[in-house]
Amino acid sequence: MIRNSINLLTKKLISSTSCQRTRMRCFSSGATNLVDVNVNDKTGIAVVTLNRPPVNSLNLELLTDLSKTLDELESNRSKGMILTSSSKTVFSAGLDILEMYNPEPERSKAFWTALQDVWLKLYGSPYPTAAAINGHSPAGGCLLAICCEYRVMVNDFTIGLNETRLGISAPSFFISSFRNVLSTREAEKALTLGTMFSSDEALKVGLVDEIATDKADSINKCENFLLEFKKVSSMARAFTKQSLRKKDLEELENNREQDLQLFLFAINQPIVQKGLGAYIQSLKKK
Ligand SMILES: CC/C=C\C/C=C\C/C=C\C/C=C/C(=O)SCCNC(=O)CCNC(=O)[C@H](O)C(C)(C)COP(=O)(O)OP(=O)(O)OC[C@H]1O[C@@H](n2cnc3c(N)ncnc32)[C@H](O)[C@@H]1OP(=O)(O)O
Repeated sequence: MIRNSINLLTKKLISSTSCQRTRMRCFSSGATNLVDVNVNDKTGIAVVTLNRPPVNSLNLELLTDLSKTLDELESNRSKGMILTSSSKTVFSAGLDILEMYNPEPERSKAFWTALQDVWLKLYGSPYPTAAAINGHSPAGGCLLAICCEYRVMVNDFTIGLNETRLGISAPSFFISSFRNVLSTREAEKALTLGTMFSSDEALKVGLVDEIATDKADSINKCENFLLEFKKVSSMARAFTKQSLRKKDLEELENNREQDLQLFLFAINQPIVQKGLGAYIQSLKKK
């Protein structure tokens, strides 16, 4: 018992010493630790790292961890969040296709509800948000990035909502957050074609705000954006952001059950299952 307490104390001391060195506070989001959080004590900005190898595909557990992290940031009155990934080549591969293939009813409900929760919390967060996109970012990965207010993308990767290429439609809250960033014309073209943009194309069309040379550069650029808000009242800032996004947020808030039922209906269609099965095989054959 005593030895356990000493071990615990030693672990705490070691972890607080390594965090002090970089003036960071570290906390993890919960039981499964698929999200790491480092808060810079000087700026109050949290770097939130998706950590579900190999490709950060968003399954129920990762979404649940991310959702808890967003709650913690809000209750700690975070000064800002930078979302990034622990992978060297993938920001997030989007929704975990295995959550939608041969779905188990209760789990698919929990999965979609967790995704709705994450979207509502991230898109509507009172604190400022930026995405350091340090790898490919298709579909649900792109969704996380476009929920943020600013995007910095490392060169040589791709981003976009490619759902139509999988034989499915992007859900309405994916579309509303895409339209918050792109013109309706550009959004319609990209969504119907399922376009994956290169970093340069994404910059040109306005899907990302800056290009970075590497992950450190992307985090630095996100931090510079977030630090601009030091000059602005956080209450006025949050109110303005939430007013601009209010219609989109209410649309999902008021139709969560309908959105869930539409998702369950869609993924249970034999033609969708066939398409998802073929897509999984094509990924495995690569
Ligand atoms: C209300 C709704 C109404 C109607 C619509 C209904 C349904 C619509 C619902 C939701 C919309 C869907 C949103 C999505 O996000 S779907 C996911 C789309 N994602 C993709 O298309 C990306 C696929 N992946 C890739 O292109 C590449 O993996 C990537 C470029 C990201 C990385 O390439 P890399 O060469 O580095 O890795 P791989 O060898 O390809 O992959 C490694 C490993 O990981 C597996 N993998 C990849 N992506 C996924 C994924 N999204 N889900 C699950 N698993 C994935 C891949 O198969 C490999 O596995 P293994 O061979 O076993 O190692």
